[in-house]
Amino acid sequence: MSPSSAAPDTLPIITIAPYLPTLAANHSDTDRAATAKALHEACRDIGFLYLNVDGFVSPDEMQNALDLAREFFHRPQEEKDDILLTKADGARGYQRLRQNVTMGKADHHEGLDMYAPSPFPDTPENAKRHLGGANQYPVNPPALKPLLEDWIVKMKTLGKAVMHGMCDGLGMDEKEWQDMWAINNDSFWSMRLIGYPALPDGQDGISCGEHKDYGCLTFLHADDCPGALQVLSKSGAWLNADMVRGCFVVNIGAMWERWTGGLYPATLHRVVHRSPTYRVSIPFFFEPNFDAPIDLLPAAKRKTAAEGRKIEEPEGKLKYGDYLLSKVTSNFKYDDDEA
Ligand SMILES: N=C(N)NCCCC[C@H](N)C(=O)O
Ligand SMILES: O=C(O)CCC(=O)C(=O)O
Ligand SMILES: [Fe+2]
Repeated sequence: MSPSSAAPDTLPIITIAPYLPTLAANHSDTDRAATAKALHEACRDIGFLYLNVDGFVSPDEMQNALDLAREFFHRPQEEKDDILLTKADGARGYQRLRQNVTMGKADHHEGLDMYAPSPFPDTPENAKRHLGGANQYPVNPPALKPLLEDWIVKMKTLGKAVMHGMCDGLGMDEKEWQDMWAINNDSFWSMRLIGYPALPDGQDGISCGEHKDYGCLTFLHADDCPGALQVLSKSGAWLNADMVRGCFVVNIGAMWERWTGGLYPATLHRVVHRSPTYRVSIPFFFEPNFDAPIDLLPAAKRKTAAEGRKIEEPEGKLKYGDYLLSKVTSNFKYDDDEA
């Protein structure tokens, strides 16, 4: 089977099986090389792709995740407010409709954010500091928390597989891959459940404003609502990234853009959900370690030169956690939380 084929809306479909520990035995080195090459081309040319996860995440699991997340959003407002992000560290927890802000504008969605365990020492002061607290999981529906816990384990495995495929695709040797993995092996992952009511009639609003994701890789699973998720192509046109059965939508975050000096762009995307259904999405963000330094990769320099492209030297020094904190502290409107 060819590892990459055209999807109706032009994002490639790539199978990750050759890089997954439980499925790799059925695949040859040629399959692995083909996946690595397809990842390289997709990351370079659009920064978005469909990842086929057949045999790793079952269709039932995928449907169940959306159904349980939807049940949570349909619980009474007071119950959701019990886990507002202001009740923890201002970052972990539930956000009301329009509490998220992108480019100065309220987003027409509600959400629940979770992160890897606190990167700071466990003191009472740190528990109130952004990202220093503990996750707040919904009590209802009871099956949601265990499902999310399983999901996190699986997405971390998927993250390692795609990172390895990308590093091969970039032409890293084994030592370079080991060094790269050493700054990603304790991923400061995050996960959101997002609920999108339809945009109010006639409103020229936006469900989630255009943005780049922050870290390495996003694994997005969502209800199939044609036209809702849109991706900015290099030609300047917004492409629809509609869901494909058995696949995650995967995109590159800002850290990959910096690691590769722009060879792998973190592509702008947005959500405009106009149809009357309530749309649910579950992005999982596979990120570098909290204190990972993000510097230009020699492999990216070689590859960029080999392909006759121009490199953008990243400015200054950057650690992933500092970048994330700068985003988290400006993402929410807190003033009406306790109204
Ligand atoms: N971790 C990620 N990517 N979350 C996406 C948040 C949507 C954009 C955000 N309000 C912003 O302005 O960045
Ligand atoms: O809901 C979606 O389809 C995308 C959400 C998104 O881009 C994000 O949370 O970063
Ligand atoms: Fe995003």
